[in-house]
Amino acid sequence: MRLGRRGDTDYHASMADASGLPTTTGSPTRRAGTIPQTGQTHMGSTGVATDAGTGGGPASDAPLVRIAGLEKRYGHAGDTSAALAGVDLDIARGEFISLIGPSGCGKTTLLRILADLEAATAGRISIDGLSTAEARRDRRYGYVFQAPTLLDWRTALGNVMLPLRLLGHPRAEARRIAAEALAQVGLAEAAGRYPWQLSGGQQQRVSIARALSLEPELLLMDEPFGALDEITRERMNQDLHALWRRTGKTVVFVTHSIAEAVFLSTRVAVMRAGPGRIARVLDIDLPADRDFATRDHPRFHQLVTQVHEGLHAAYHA
Ligand SMILES: Nc1ncnc2c1ncn2[C@@H]1O[C@H](COP(=O)(O)OP(=O)(O)OP(=O)(O)O)[C@@H](O)[C@H]1O
Repeated sequence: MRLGRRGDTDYHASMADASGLPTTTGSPTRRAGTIPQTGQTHMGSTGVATDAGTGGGPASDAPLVRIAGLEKRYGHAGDTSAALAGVDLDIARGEFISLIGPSGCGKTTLLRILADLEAATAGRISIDGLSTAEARRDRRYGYVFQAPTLLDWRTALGNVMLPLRLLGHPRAEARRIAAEALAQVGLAEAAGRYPWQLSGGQQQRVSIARALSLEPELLLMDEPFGALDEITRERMNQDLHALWRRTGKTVVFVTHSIAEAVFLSTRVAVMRAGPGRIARVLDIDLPADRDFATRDHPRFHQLVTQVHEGLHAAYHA
């Protein structure tokens, strides 16, 4: 989705959607523990590392996300088709889980249901004990789309500030929070640039900053690096991994890239189509610290092969 110039109401609603915000403004409460201040100039540079898979200290042992018996049918009475059926998945706090699978197996649908952008037909989902609607109202997640969804007539800073302003943060405070979030993704110096003055990777960093600025516990990312060249994508992977380690967010990440899924994740869920379901979940037992050398690790290649085999089986199931 790319936002064009539209009426205020329209694009504010869309911006709210794009940021995982409720479409009505709420009180400008900001959860404690603001975006970590590390003073780094790069999204993946320094910062306080946390143990892989546990992030910044779980508030409880219960899974953050619980999905049980999820079913989604599109269409109207008498003419429906199943996009998802029998999806069961628990996601621990601080986990980085990737969803991979054939085109049309329901990865985006699953993400959109988690974000309350789509209603499930049957099944149960909870996010930290809340329904998806409650989690959305309480801004428990940030959503990063495949396309950056930035407003062309707002600077990077202005784009990140917008959802904060919609939530009622005073201008100066929204500016400070947005500047912090941009620094987190290594874009402090590009705050005054417009989207058309930024590369695709930089635009996606702004989208990530916008999602982070609301301090969600959960980040939902739908193939955010799919449009980037291979080298930029690897760099973004490296930086996202460092960001995840530093912040301890729980991330659900949709991708078509096996290498990306293995590099980033603590677990990879392989899905199959017809209707969409989870075929296999693999633990990614790579060392917690991952960098460019990780891709040369023998275990990395073994895991890539395992996911590849799982995908092959999913395609031919
Ligand atoms: N709004 C909709 N109305 C009707 N059918 C839909 C709608 N959105 C998705 N579908 C169908 O649901 C199924 C799952 O789609 P979805 O986009 O979730 O798959 P995906 O795994 O994300 O695909 P891709 O990898 O190509 O992005 C597909 O068969 C798709 O055609």
